[in-house]
Amino acid sequence: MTKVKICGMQTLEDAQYAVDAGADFIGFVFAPSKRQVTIDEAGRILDGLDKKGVKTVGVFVNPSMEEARRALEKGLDYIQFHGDETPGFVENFKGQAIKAFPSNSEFTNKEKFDYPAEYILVDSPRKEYYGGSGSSFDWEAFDQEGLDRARFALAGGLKPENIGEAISVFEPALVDVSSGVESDGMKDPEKVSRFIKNVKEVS
Ligand SMILES: O=C(O)c1ccccc1N[C@@H]1O[C@H](COP(=O)(O)O)[C@@H](O)[C@H]1O
Repeated sequence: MTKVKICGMQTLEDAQYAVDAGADFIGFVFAPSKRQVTIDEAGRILDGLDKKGVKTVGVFVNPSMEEARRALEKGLDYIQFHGDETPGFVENFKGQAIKAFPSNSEFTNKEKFDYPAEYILVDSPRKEYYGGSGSSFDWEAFDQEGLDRARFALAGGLKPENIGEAISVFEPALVDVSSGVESDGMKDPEKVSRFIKNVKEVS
């Protein structure tokens, strides 16, 4: 079954809602973004959260080793590396790493999947920020040769209306959404629930 990550948590209410609605992962964005929170803010949310076994993820773009380690010390389960981090850097977080690439990355799929990460995520091309654009990429044009579906995570412009098709095109292990479950820049409970329900229905 495809797992779901709801990203861009900014309040305890958002995080608890996503957990209760059946998310498998929730994410906090520590990189420059309209959803950026500090590691301490995420820590305070985690302190109040009834996790129910849901995995928590800190999203960084080119962090220092100290920053990424501090996020894990605050209780996050995974670090999502959304920048230009090297395999050697990611190796330091083995067992707790998600490595993201833009869909127009020059890396081959083999090079991506050689990264020592639990999931290899493909997102839309970078815009103002390194992620969270709310735009999808051309799924049909994306070369799927060499994708390891058991470790493949899909992101970029996913929403309740297109997640069924996205899963049928890629059969990913994980789907990751931020913008597509928001209204007026805030997480929208109805969209969060509908996104998760639609994933579970097709996978
Ligand atoms: O969500 C963000 O704002 C963000 C900012 C910088 C790096 C990563 C970010 N989030 C990740 O972006 C993708 C796609 O998001 P969207 O659904 O298109 O808005 C996803 O992997 C988020 O984890």
